[in-house]
Amino acid sequence: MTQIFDNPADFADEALDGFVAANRGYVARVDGGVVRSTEVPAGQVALVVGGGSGHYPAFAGLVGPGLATASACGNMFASPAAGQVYRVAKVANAGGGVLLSYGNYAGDVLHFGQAQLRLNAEGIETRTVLVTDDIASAPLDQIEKRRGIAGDLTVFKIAGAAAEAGLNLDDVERLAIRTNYRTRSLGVAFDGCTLPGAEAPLFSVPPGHMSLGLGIHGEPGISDHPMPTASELADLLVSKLLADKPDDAGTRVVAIVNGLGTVKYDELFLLYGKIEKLLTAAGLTVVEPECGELVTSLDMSGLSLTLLWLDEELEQYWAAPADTPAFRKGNLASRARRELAGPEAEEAADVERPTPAAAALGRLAVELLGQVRDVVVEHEEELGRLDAIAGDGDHGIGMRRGVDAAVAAARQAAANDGGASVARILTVAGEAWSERAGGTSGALWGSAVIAAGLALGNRDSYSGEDAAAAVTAFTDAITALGKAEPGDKTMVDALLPFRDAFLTAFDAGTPVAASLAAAAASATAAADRTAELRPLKGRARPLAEKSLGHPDPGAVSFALIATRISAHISPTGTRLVNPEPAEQGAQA
Ligand SMILES: Nc1ncnc2c1ncn2[C@@H]1O[C@H](COP(=O)(O)OP(=O)(O)O)[C@@H](O)[C@H]1O
Ligand SMILES: O=C(COP(=O)(O)O)[C@@H](O)CO
Repeated sequence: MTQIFDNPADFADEALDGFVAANRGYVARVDGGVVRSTEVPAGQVALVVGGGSGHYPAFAGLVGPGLATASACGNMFASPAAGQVYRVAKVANAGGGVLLSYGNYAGDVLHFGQAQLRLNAEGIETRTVLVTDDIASAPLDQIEKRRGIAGDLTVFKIAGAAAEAGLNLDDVERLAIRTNYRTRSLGVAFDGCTLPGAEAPLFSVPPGHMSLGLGIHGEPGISDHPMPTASELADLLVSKLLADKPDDAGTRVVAIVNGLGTVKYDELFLLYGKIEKLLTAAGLTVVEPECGELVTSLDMSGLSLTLLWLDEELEQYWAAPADTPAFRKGNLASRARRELAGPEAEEAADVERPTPAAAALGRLAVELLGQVRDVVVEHEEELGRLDAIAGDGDHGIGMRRGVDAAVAAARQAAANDGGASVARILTVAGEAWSERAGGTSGALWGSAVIAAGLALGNRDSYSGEDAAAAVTAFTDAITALGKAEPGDKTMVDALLPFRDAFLTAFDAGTPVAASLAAAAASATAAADRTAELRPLKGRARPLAEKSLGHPDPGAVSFALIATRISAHISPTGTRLVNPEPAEQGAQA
């Protein structure tokens, strides 16, 4: 149970503040995460790592000379937002380019990916290496689909050491890729973990059993097994990892026994001893192993074994010194403290002159966002429970965080003299949604809300055609960014039927409000049908069997929101296309 907090919603931020206070010689707080507080030699490649909070020492604890330059820190088990990654990387950049490295999770991929585009567009050369070490999450021939667990450490360590040695971005990237392809991990859990403020763990393991192939965000394991002895456990982990070794494996390996939260060090050491004997018996030489808590999952009772198959070059960088709050190796000359520039002032937004029609539609957008928040709050727990079946249980929390921020930002924009256009209202709302929620749904909802706003623009009048364009833009933003196909078991399986039903009804001459009602009904039925699907995208993919029989949480939340918006609009449907006070445009 995670029990030390004032307000669960502030847990990640306050924990990070305290971590920085306790480690000022290593790290400084910046908007979005932490960076080294010591000098970074000019021209050195900046290794920017990151992910959700709740995994300490990943990721902030691994910032320091010889390892990461900075870490973007998201909320509990939710990726940092694109803006956070961008701001952290800007501060970390020392003129040698940026390597972004993080575990392969949909939310991280979306947000870090957007930050990379922005950094490159500004002339800061930025590359990405995903960590995909978890052998339980996909077969070897689909290694790129595997998720990242304790193998984060080997990839970050070798990339960080290469950057410290002055290698250029091409070489640091090359070594990080090679390390990832030669790293394999497998984890087991004896009990689940509990998000701060939650009453129950995200999953539990039947008494006397162990769950094999767990995730590090409270995703349950792939299968449950009777609790083995330590020797049997060592044998299981070693044999499964050896069966998955790379083609050009060699005989020298790094072994990492990683505690996930509540397994005692004595137990980890006991297991490590047995693992090392098995590796030696298999003809392998274990090089500079690690045994301790390196990538955790709150208070999860569990552990993992990681093997990195070394070659000469990787061994050199694995053995190189590093000095971070949580990982120290060898000796590094001490570094001077550096003065960090404060965050760059945001450029003042252009002052817009909203048309009366766009301002009236903007007011309606604020009202509708309030409705969206209400329905998310009403269903927050249910969405969390649904997400915990095969995911990380944070869908309700994430949606709530996003929509709360969106409503606040929209209200603030609308409070300007003369109000704000619907384009501006939805743009600030979408930005705030993505920034505050992080995670997969934060990125997708944020960009979709912005896209709908841009489609509506700041016009003199609005017609039903504009509503249809907004529905299309909202849908296209999600499919373009998330790249999910129908049948992948994502929110797209409710979104596409929604769009199609809306456009079919509208094109046949049905008024906007009634088209919306038909679309919401179609989304609800489609969300229910996702229970029959196996997830092919997102967090739930490795746990396809567990997900069968339960609808996709993102599809369900989308359908709930569509239904609420439609119900709110129906009685006043004309306001959609004929907003007061401008009595112009087509009738709904
Ligand atoms: N590539 C994708 N495209 C569209 N929706 C997706 C995609 N991947 C996941 N999702 C949706 O995101 C939902 C989970 O959202 P959230 O809990 O925020 O994500 P995370 O898994 O990052 O914690 C899933 O139920 C699914 O509907
Ligand atoms: O939680 C993490 C990211 O997951 P998403 O939910 O996909 O945002 C992070 O801890 C893994 O690095």
